[in-house]
Amino acid sequence: MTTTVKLEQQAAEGAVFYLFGATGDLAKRKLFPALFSLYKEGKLAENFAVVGLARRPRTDDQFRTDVYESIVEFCRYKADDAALWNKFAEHFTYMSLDINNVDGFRELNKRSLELDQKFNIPGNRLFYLALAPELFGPVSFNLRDGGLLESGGWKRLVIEKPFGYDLETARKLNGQLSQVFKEEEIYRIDHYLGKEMVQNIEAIRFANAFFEPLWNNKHIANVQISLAETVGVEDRGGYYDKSGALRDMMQNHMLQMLTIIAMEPPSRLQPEDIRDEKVKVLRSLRPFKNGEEVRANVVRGQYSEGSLGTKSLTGYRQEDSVNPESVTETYFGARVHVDNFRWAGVPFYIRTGKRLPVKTTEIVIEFKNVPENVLFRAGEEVNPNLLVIRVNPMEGIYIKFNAKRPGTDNDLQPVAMEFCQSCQIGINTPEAYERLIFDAARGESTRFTRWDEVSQAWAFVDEIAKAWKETDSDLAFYPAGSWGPEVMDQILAQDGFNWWPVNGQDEDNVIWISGSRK
Ligand SMILES: NC(=O)C1=CN([C@@H]2O[C@H](COP(=O)(O)OP(=O)(O)OC[C@H]3O[C@@H](n4cnc5c(N)ncnc54)[C@H](OP(=O)(O)O)[C@@H]3O)[C@@H](O)[C@H]2O)C=CC1
Ligand SMILES: O=C1O[C@H](COP(=O)(O)O)[C@@H](O)[C@H](O)[C@H]1O
Repeated sequence: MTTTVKLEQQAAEGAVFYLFGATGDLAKRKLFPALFSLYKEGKLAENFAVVGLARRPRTDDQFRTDVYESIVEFCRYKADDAALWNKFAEHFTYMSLDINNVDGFRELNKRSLELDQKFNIPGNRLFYLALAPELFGPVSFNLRDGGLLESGGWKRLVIEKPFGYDLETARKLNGQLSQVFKEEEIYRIDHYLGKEMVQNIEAIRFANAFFEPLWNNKHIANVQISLAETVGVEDRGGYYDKSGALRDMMQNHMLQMLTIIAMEPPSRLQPEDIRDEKVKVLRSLRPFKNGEEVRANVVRGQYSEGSLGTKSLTGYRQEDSVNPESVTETYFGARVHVDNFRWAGVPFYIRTGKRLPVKTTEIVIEFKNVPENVLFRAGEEVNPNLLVIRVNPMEGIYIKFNAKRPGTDNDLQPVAMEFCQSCQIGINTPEAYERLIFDAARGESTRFTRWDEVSQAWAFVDEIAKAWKETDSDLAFYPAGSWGPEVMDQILAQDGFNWWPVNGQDEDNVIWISGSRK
């Protein structure tokens, strides 16, 4: 008998969605398309309204045109969606507002009451801040002072990263937000938590007798998490040069993936139970005690001129809005340990970088080998078993194991057995932002980061940043289009390991079995 567990997928309750930063890049590329997809799938109740907010003037019609263009460019829009689009567009309105002017918020409150009437909305408010973080505090205060929190329904604040620059600034920001919103009303986005395969990690771990009993230091040799990007800093040089890979990727996406891999099974699949387990992992991370420990375990790199295929690529210091003498890292690699009973002695190798050869996010679990290879190729090493979770952009899972090569010799053949989700379900997989907006609108907070997770992650990362301030002699340059500083490979080699190939590249002799039955 097979069992399918169906997760609750009810439509979100009616609400006014306030999109602060409605003329910005994130709204255009991610938020409008996500809202349209949700509408198309019937996940938005009919009684909703979206108010676009930013300083520049726009009429409602101009705003709807912006939304339409974004959906056509970034969404699965088809010609026969036209009727749906017309209905959807009726819910959109725009108001020019400066965050620093409370009168604008009073006017917004008046309009909101009209929208409640028009769309029969029970006073529910979802404030999405696609804004620079320094505006998060002022918006919250003006929402309160402008009367927007008095409508009687629920209130939720969705905020984008970065949540602070370090622990101190994050605390300050959190202090501001918590003067206005309760912790359970704050939804901190980490878009990696909205990715299908990151959500799948729990299913893989907790729903499979193959893996669950082996998920510990008796059977796992090491864990490798790679988040490689081919892009450089594009037009975000100003932001990135102050942030770097440590704050842009490690503090949030990388540590979040690590916690889900390493956490104990939660007692229930409830938001607080899951987040309790995740924060325990962050608390168990072995802190780097001093600069020497950081330099022995952490690698920072910056891309210099290079090439990818036939394309020549400029160095980071030559990018727009980047200091020509910048020491900001565009590559971060580390060996970290989770000091608890389950993971004692298992290194977690993490790497992320811009201008690497491929765009891919993958998690490799390398299992320990059988104790003695006495039967096959006696005396020789056999390939370890691997479980590979492909997060992005290809989604899927594969396991690598050894089988007997057909013939009279007792020889081994590595086999990779794959479930390629992208090949089978492909384009129908919902986008991360779609899931996260849907979750926020229905009050499901599991895939958002809680304050104790964020602060614990900052505490870990701050130690690294502090050591980096002492000296930048360890900054290694790598040619754009390469795999980053070689010194990271040496860290794995010290432990007798190597990075496993990512992005489906593998040794020639592996037999691939890819699930393609529909
Ligand atoms: N873009 C992306 O892919 C990602 C972005 N983020 C985060 O999302 C947030 C937004 O990013 P992004 O869209 O790229 O930023 P943009 O710079 O493209 O947009 C910023 C928006 O803020 C508005 N704005 C700025 N100042 C004010 C003000 N005083 N009053 C009212 N509105 C204001 C701007 O509109 P106007 O000028 O008309 O006022 C614009 O709509 C940032 O925190 C970023 O770090 C996170 C992950 C990915
Ligand atoms: O948050 C961020 O993530 C993107 C990478 O996200 P992905 O979903 O494309 O893997 C990264 O490019 C950006 O610098 C960072 O701010």
